[in-house]
Amino acid sequence: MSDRQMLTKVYNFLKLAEFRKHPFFENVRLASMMVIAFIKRAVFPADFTNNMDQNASATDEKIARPRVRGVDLLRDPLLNKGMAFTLQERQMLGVHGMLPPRVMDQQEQVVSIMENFNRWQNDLDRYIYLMALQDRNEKLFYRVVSEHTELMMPIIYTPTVGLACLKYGLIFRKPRGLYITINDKGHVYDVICNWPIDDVKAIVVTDGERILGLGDLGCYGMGIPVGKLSLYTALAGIQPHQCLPILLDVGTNNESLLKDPLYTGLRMRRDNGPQYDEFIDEFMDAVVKRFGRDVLVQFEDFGNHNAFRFLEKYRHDFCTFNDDIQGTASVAVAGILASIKITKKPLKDNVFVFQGAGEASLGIAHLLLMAMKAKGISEEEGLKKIWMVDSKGLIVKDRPAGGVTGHKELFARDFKPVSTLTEVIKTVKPTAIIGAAAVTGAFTEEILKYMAEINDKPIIFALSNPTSKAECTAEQAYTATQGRCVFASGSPFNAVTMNGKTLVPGQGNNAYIFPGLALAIILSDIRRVTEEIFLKSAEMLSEMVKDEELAQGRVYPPLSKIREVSTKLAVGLTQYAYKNGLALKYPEPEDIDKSIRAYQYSTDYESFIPQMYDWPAVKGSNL
Ligand SMILES: O=C([O-])CC(=O)C(=O)O
Ligand SMILES: [Mg+2]
Repeated sequence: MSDRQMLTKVYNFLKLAEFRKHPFFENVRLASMMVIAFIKRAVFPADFTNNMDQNASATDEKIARPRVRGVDLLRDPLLNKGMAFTLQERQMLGVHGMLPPRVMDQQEQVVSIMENFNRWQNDLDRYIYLMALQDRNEKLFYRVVSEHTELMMPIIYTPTVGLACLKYGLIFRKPRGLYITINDKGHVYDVICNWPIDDVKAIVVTDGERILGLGDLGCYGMGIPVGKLSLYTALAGIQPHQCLPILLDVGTNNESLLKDPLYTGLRMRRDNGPQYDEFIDEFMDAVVKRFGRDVLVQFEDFGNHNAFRFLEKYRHDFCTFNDDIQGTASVAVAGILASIKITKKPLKDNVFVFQGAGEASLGIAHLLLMAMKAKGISEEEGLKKIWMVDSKGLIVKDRPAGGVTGHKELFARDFKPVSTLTEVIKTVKPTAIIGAAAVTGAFTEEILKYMAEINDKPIIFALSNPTSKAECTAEQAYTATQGRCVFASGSPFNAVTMNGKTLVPGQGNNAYIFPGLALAIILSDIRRVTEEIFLKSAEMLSEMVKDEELAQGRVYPPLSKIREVSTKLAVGLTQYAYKNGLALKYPEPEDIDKSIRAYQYSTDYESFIPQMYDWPAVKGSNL
């Protein structure tokens, strides 16, 4: 052992000895402190002792300071560590004897969770199992989700979350989030005040009218804000206590729910009169009053009409965005930008047909137009490349019944009416077709084969969720196009092997955007979420796809990297926000990457053993 190692040992021993309560150490405490001071100042160069201290603190566990103890600790998912409480902690905190004797570390707990997870035979049971874990031990839940993201995302999020919403009453175990009903109108702030945590930074809210592609699920829609916010933490590391899922119950028009004896929401038809708007206004004011002007409100799965209206109404005065319009647009445009690297056809040479003209399609079309303009294509030229089909056929200027209104107007073409998607595609001869209207199987074999006939590498995006609503499956798309298409879907599909080549479909889901975006908004205090932010996000995401991934047909980074992608997106957006005067947090961090990573939620358990110390002996004091 070298002298230096020897002295390090003595140093560490004495440092520990300082805090020992044995009378021997009590007696030598002063002496040992003097020796420590001597070693520090006289023997070691300053940088060496500094390093030693730094290393010690880097490996030291973080110490939690719970205000609760005893059985309450085991019942609080933010604090509970289950069998990972050490023997000392169990005794100090009054839970000794209330846990099986064995002490496990977190990694052993993960193994046990995975064994249990794999025992379940279907995804809904796996969902219920994971939600129960989230309700009893949050750190362990996020550790499992972070370590097994590819396996867990389809369970806690799309598509299984859709199934869970359909059965939300039946699988209800423990409430999560806040339910505010139209009957609470006039008292919305009071209800929000019941939420026990002040430090809320992000809310995901739905009124349940259009849950994924499943339609009106009323109060059962709560699964969506819960799932989205789980990804805030799992993918972007946003602190879970800062997230609040909210369901606004204004009734439902879903007949089977109204008749369902187990339905857990208000048994009444949707209130869509003026009081509905007043209620949403009151809600927006109440969240700001309770949590501050900087609280982020993500609108999710509202009906078409309301989604657009509320976005326009609130985007200028609140920190808000609509994930189905803007988040989906951003991820789809990212996919298109990556696709044209595969097809080698510049954006200006592409023609897009949209199946559907709802939130997602119109959002994508608008952002696509912006992306074209950013590449020097005029609006007039850009509009000529976009064709939209809704339930009445091609959207044309002189449509007979009712004409074309609202956001569709911009995209109405000066063209003869064409009634079916197949006819439109045969007339327009697009390079890309994008489906987002929850019409299962809308991309028929005939359409897919035709796309392969007129294009070397057709772009096929079947974005509707969940899987059961997809316009076609990955396998159908690859088979009909002899593996030549660039395919992306909203819900996950497995890779397909054709002629010895593995084709990997991209998951064009807004999950690649909203967690990282929310992280940037929260940390740099962005108050107005502009359209440019979504274009910037799309560009950055498309740049994150590596050449070898493009070669496999991927237009998004692999799901296994989505956590790193979200962090990088947050870093890039934060830089962008500071540069463009959108970030209000002052001062700008010197190292944005470092400050974001320092904030992020850690799934490591904290120690509950306080660091003991003595008061210094004061001459003349008898304390
Ligand atoms: O939740 C998802 O998977 C994507 C989304 O926002 C939707 O389909 O409404
Ligand atoms: Mg949605």
